[in-house]
Amino acid sequence: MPSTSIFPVIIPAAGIGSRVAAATAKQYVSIGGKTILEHTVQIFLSHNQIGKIIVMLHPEDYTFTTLSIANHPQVMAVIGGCERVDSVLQGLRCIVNFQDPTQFVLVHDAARPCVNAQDITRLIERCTAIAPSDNVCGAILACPVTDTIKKAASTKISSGHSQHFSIIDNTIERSLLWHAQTPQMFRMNELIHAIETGLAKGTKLSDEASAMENCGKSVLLVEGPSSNIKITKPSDIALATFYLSAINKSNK
Ligand SMILES: Nc1ccn([C@@H]2O[C@H](COP(=O)(O)OP(=O)(O)OP(=O)(O)O)[C@@H](O)[C@H]2O)c(=O)n1
Ligand SMILES: C[C@](O)(CO)[C@H](O)COP(=O)(O)O
Repeated sequence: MPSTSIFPVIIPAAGIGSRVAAATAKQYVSIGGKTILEHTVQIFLSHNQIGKIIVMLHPEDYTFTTLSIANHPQVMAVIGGCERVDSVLQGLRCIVNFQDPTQFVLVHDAARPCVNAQDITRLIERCTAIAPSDNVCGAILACPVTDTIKKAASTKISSGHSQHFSIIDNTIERSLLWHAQTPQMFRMNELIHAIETGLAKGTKLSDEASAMENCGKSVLLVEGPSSNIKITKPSDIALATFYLSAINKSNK
């Protein structure tokens, strides 16, 4: 398949951002005069291999329609579900009504506004270059772990008040560990099947790749930069502000 094909992207933005605990849901926190969701959607609007952008919204989202991106012809808003995986599934079920279900779709968190266009292009190139004989069903951006990683064990220390502490059980070999990022790219019909199968079994699915893994499929890791952070904690807002201003400067 030529890498100039056009792919839809689902942007899950139906969360409430409880861990950031801002005055608004985190996707509506403003950085440099634009909401986090606008930064994220804008990257995909500017990318020449992206077609429809399906933004998954919380049922009580009254902010999205006030943004100018809401009126863009490529952008479509759909109500999401209780968990991220439910929102992604709703988005997929919506796209297959108007796109070939055997085609690839990208899924990218609204909460990752610092992804850059070159990495999206690389992911698409690597994913569409997979041959059927490779037995790999799709690809995700991910970043190799660079820190020393400890596995914790819980212990009860009974000096004074009885309390639980974490102590080190062992040190994990890091050379095979990667941080999963988004975008993640799979064929729509295969992803729907994998998610539905996982949900039916009650498996926790924190990303699309885990649904595929649980179906016994192989997923390609495409190395992305550590700057593609997910805004999860309050301190991530300052980090995203730094990365977004660096991206804006390099685009000038
Ligand atoms: N029911 C949900 C929950 C999450 N998301 C989206 O999935 C992405 C990644 O999830 P996370 O960072 O966990 O976001 P929140 O659920 O909003 O955060 P928290 O867990 O702190 O409440 C976010 O863009 C979020 O809006 C979604 O579309 N639907
Ligand atoms: C998909 C994801 O962004 C990969 O890092 C992540 O799994 C989504 O949310 P989580 O709350 O960090 O699991």
